[in-house]
Amino acid sequence: MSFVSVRNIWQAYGDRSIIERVNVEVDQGEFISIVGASGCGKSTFLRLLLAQERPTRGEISIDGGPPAVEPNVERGVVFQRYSVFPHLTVRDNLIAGTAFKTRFGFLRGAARRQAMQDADEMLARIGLNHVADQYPASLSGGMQQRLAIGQAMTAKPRVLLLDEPFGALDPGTRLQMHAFLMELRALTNMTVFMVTHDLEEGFKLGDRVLVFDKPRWDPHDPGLFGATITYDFDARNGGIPHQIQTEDTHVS
Ligand SMILES: Nc1ncnc2c1ncn2[C@@H]1O[C@H](COP(=O)(O)OP(=O)(O)OP(=O)(O)O)[C@@H](O)[C@H]1O
Repeated sequence: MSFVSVRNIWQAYGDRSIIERVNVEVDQGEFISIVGASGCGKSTFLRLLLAQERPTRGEISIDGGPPAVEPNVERGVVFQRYSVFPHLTVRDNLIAGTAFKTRFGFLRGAARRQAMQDADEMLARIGLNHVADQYPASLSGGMQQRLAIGQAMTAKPRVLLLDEPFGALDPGTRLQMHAFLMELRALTNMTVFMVTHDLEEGFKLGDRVLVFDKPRWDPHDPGLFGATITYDFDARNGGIPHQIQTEDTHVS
């Protein structure tokens, strides 16, 4: 059985269908890039994986069970911006990543000492030990995103969800972040879902690239049909296209 199994997911808000008939099986350790037109439901799909929302129809399982509703226990998440706590120092942001794992969200005694040690190891890994006592506002965009990824990873999630994590960065910093993310991945067996608007980035980092699109489209009622996965590219072998959704049901 696949590590992440998404079976016939539909999501609608009111009478607006956002995604429909989404099926995908993902192995542990796979890196899945997600691309698609703006507003086609990519972030909605991530929220469903994160169990922030329940699908209108269909089922998701992670390691054989439904996704847990507590944050950060099994899934870390990084958004394009605002993923870190501005009122905490860099080190305390990483400790907060571990504290999420506890029932009440805070640590004391030996657990806190262990969390501080883990935070210092992560600071070294993400190259931020020299700014451990600074606040996020004093860091560059690339450093803030490294911190956000480090924070999501201190909880040792088995699934990492990245929603356009490098979208706000300049091209040079973006390349550095690619190298950083690939290094981190080589050290863990995390399963990653990353939404990106950058196809090149999707193919470079992903083992697979999923394309979300609307195969059914009613020009008189654009909200009638939702998007689904129309392509599942194997990016490991040069991206040979494998079209899984072929029907052309444009309504005129
Ligand atoms: N909670 C909600 N209630 C109502 N509509 C919503 C809600 N969340 C998202 N939507 C709508 O669902 C659609 C899909 O949004 P979503 O953010 O998932 O798209 P996206 O593909 O990630 O877009 P982008 O690439 O621009 O970030 C949008 O039209 C959005 O307005």
